[in-house]
Amino acid sequence: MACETENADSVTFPVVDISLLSSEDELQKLKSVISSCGCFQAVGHGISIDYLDKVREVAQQFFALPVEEKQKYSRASNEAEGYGDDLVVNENQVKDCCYRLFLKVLPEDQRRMNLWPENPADLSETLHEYTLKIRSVMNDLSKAMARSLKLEENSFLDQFGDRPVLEVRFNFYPACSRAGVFGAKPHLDRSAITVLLQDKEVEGLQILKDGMWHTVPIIPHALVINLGGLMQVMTNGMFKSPLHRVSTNANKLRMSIAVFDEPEAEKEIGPVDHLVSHTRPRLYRSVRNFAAFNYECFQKGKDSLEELRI
Ligand SMILES: O=C(O)CCC(=O)C(=O)O
Ligand SMILES: [Fe+2]
Repeated sequence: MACETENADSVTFPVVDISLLSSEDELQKLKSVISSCGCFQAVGHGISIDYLDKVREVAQQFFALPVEEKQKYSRASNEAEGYGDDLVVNENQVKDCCYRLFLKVLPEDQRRMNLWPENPADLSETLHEYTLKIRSVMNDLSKAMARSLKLEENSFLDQFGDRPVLEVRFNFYPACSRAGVFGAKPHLDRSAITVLLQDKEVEGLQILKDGMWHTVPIIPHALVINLGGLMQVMTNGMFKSPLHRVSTNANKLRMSIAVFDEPEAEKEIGPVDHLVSHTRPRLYRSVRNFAAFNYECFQKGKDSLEELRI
């Protein structure tokens, strides 16, 4: 982060039509975008805007419930799953201005249904259905990303095992005018691919590219695709996992819904063999449970990918 500037700037942000990834032109565009910045807006994903609005609506309805109702789903103090505000891990920490509901959705038999809100009544079903749609978008993207590097298309998916994990984080950022506070501090995602549904009206997400923070503009029908640290590891650094953060807004609340993929527990993830050569030596050691490792590094102010560097 040494070279970052404090000015977030809204430049043209890449948009990829993922319905066109069977064409070599769009595939090369995808490759170029994720090799340089690791983040883009996906259109052509096949999920209607009405459906995306429905997902936004159930999330909004949950966050609008009285505090006591939401607290029925509170996470335990040392756990990530459930509802709560920023987890406090050290006494000097400035808490993010954010409430989150974090749930594991897949594999289905690992769901902790006592943490799944019963109100609004259609939240669980919507979440189940939405994440299946997102899983399919992620799988198609993962295959296209592999093809763009001339790899067998299941090269990344195979590493994740037969029972990969899918998690969702509903983020709710109240209006906040405290100086020096973020909605979410700069971080790298734990996933290979994160699919983010942004608020339709309020911007906030910023991506670090070439030492500058760039605001991701709002396109209501698009899904923001953000590569997590695992994709940078698997591609031996060919694709980038961007550092990103969420700014606060003094007047307006904001909401977002992030879906993360993770490998089956205990799977070791490393660079794909075909991407390691004499001219491109192996950059990263293999890692188990990257999510926990990434979080531990984040707490200590370290860059998890630098820590994995050989
Ligand atoms: O709210 C956003 O736009 C981003 C959220 C995020 O980065 C995350 O949940 O990991
Ligand atoms: Fe993130």
